[in-house]
Amino acid sequence: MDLKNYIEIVEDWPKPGIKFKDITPLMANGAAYKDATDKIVEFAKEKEIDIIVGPEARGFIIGCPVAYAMGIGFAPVRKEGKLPRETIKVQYGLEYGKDVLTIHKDAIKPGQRVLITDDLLATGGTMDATIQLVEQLGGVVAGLAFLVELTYLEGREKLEGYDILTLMEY
Ligand SMILES: O=P(O)(O)OC[C@H]1O[C@H](OP(=O)(O)OP(=O)(O)O)[C@H](O)[C@@H]1O
Ligand SMILES: Nc1ncnc2[nH]cnc12
Repeated sequence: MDLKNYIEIVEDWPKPGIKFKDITPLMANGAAYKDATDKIVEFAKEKEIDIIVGPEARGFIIGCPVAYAMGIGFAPVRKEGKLPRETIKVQYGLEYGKDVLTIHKDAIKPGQRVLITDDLLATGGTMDATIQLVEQLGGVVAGLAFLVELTYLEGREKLEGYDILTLMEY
């Protein structure tokens, strides 16, 4: 299945010069969403993952069906001020701005093998920050999975040493 048929490219959104890769047509198509999820599940099984972590908001869309299919848990990473209990936090840069990400302090048990999921790898800032949060809690980042990689932004270079699955490249 060619998943690129289900990605819409929106020029100059949310800012001039950005070619936004809209994954909502993929999510809206049951067969495409299942195909993408199944491919990530296969990768996660090879890595003997204990728990999935995904950053708000689109990381949830990718990670939660994988966690459900594997019968394992999902821990959300959220923007500052959204998680109700004790958190740790890290600041990061984006293709179009900067922000702070947080995770509950008890979300990951030391030694747990973690797969981090997101829809898209751009500069790698979000994933780098999410990795820092997981590792600060003692988690082992066993893999990173994305639907889309923007190779021209070289985010992969920021994530050297980690095992990365991407289903589509632009
Ligand atoms: O590799 P990077 O340069 O960090 O960019 C990729 C991130 O940017 C987008 O999220 P965004 O922060 O726009 O949040 P959203 O998922 O809540 O829309 C996307 O879903 C990734 O998480
Ligand atoms: N070009 C892009 N398309 C969709 N999501 C993004 N997140 C960061 N850059 C993006």
